[in-house]
Amino acid sequence: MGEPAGIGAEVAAKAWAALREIPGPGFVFLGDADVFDGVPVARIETPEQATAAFPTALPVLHAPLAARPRPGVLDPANAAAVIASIENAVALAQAGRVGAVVTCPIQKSVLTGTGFPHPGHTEFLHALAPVAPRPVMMLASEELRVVPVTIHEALASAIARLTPGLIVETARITHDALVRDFGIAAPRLAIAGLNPHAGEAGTMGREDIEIVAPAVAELQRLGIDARGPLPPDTMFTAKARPRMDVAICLYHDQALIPIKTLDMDGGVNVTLGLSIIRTSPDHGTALDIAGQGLADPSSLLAALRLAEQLAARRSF
Ligand SMILES: NC(=O)c1ccc[n+]([C@@H]2O[C@H](COP(=O)([O-])OP(=O)(O)OC[C@H]3O[C@@H](n4cnc5c(N)ncnc54)[C@H](O)[C@@H]3O)[C@@H](O)[C@H]2O)c1
Ligand SMILES: N[C@H](C(=O)O)[C@H](O)COP(=O)(O)O
Repeated sequence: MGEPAGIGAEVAAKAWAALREIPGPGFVFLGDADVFDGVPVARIETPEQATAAFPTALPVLHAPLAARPRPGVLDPANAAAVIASIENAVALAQAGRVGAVVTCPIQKSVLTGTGFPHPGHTEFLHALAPVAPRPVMMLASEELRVVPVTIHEALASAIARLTPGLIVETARITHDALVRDFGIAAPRLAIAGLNPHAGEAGTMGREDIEIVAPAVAELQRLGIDARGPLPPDTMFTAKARPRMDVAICLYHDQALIPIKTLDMDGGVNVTLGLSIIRTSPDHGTALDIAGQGLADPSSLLAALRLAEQLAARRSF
């Protein structure tokens, strides 16, 4: 469902309209069926009923909101329902009743304001369905995959928390997921530096020498094809991108700026390190355009298609 005041329901309805008559991923919407205006909705009782309903109506497992949503206007009264829809989706995936969870964007600050302890889906999903010791957020598109080692935290604390062990652990979880879920036999990891010019031999900061380089050496010792620390300003160029399967970046925006700039419509957020498959569009709640019919469903469609591919691979 995602944030009820955002564009989640709109992109879900548009994705359903795009997918209903073609072979591809079907889905069931977990949330309030009454948020859909002018869209045929099938209130189903079980997720198993979604496939039959899908060609003619958007299947919904109805769970009413506490307050009728107003586009662009956040209402903490609906926070519990947003959280419950994520929990319910995960439970269905854990029970094998759906193949994957695809989340619509949440407004993190509203949930946090009600005492929700997780900074985003990534961390919450890991609390619900962990496999690896920590969750890893990957954004993937045709041209680029990126992983931030630190995720939803202030830049100063992200830098203070960087250690070789954190980089190695993140890179190993990423490597294993690329092998298992993406079918890449020997993934090539490009590890970003932190400072300008990756520290310019220590003259612009010592973290690249003291933290990043030892992590790269350890990954190489483990037999992983890792290179770095790479100067962050040039590692994403058109010539550099084909030389990597994933860029391991050190903080949120170092990873997400290049991919969202290159391919906002095709980018998909995938959580690694879970027992279930979870994807998401790469955009947020877009409160500024909610309710205006302007929301583009391309990234949600890409997230649905990637979820279908990952689920098919796991079911072999
Ligand atoms: N997966 C998630 O839950 C997720 C992902 C990203 C951001 N967020 C949250 O969303 C909220 C808003 O974040 P933001 O403003 O930084 O980013 P945003 O992606 O919501 O919006 C950035 C700009 O892109 C536009 N935009 C976004 N998606 C669009 C679409 N599908 N079609 C057309 N235009 C679109 C918006 O109108 C806005 O101008 C924050 O609370 C953030 O934490 C959640
Ligand atoms: N960091 C993500 C982004 O900017 O696209 C986004 O906030 C989603 O994070 P979760 O999937 O953890 O909610």
